[in-house]
Amino acid sequence: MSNSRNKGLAIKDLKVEYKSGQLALGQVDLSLPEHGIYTIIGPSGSGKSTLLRAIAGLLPSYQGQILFNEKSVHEKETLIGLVPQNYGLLPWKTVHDNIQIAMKITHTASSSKQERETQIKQWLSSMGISDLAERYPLSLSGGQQQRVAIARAFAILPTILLLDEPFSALDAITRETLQVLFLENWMANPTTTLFVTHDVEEAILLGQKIIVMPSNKETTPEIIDNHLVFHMKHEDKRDSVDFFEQTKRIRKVMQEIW
Ligand SMILES: Nc1ncnc2c1ncn2[C@@H]1O[C@H](COP(=O)(O)OP(=O)(O)OP(=O)(O)O)[C@@H](O)[C@H]1O
Repeated sequence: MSNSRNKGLAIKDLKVEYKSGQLALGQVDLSLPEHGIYTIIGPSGSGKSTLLRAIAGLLPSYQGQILFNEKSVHEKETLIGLVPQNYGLLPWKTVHDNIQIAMKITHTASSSKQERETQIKQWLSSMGISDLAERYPLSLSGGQQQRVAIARAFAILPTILLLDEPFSALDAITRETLQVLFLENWMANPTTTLFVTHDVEEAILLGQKIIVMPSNKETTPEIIDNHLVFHMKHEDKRDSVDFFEQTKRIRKVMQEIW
């Protein structure tokens, strides 16, 4: 019988080889509770995107098991929202229609048009992009496209949310603003979330645990608890002793396994 310990995402003995026969992702064993958010950092090529792709069902094959609440993650009832590195927006659809079509495909949209429009407005407003609704993705800056992609991912109310460096290529201030917006949205809709970043500070600011991927595919990832920092008020995190200590701890692990 299922109990709360088995709830959430369970990744067991996951290994991925692409056609070339080269190992893209070494052995990953990981469990993430329902309503948990973990961040992932790792050197380039360590398999972070491959891990997200395997969970999202975008790989033709892998070894091991990926389960959500003890069932294959690829069952219909598990809805996965992915924000890929290139945002994945449809260039021929407006911002509004990008969100609307995702809601339609995933059957998240309410039956009434008015309710659906209210939901779209709410998601656009929550990411601070209400004024961009009728624009096309290619007319937007990278940061604006990232906001749209995140609004769309939240709007489908996914069971699992996967984000692949969603705030890369943003200036430091915009990045900090988006981190706060993202966390507020996540707190209001705490879906099971994996968030890949190259930024150690971002990993500490956003994750309940931090997964540090090794460069050697034969070594298993290091998983670092981050509850102390996670539960602080966001504005207090950066200046806290715990944040400083955590940064030191993670840098040490990086030196050992990168
Ligand atoms: N489609 C593919 N075919 C063959 N090999 C691939 C493919 N995609 C990725 N790889 C290889 O798999 C390994 C892991 O790649 P992946 O993109 O998952 O790394 P990453 O940690 O996300 O890197 P980055 O931080 O640079 O985005 C790399 O060695 C990469 O060259």
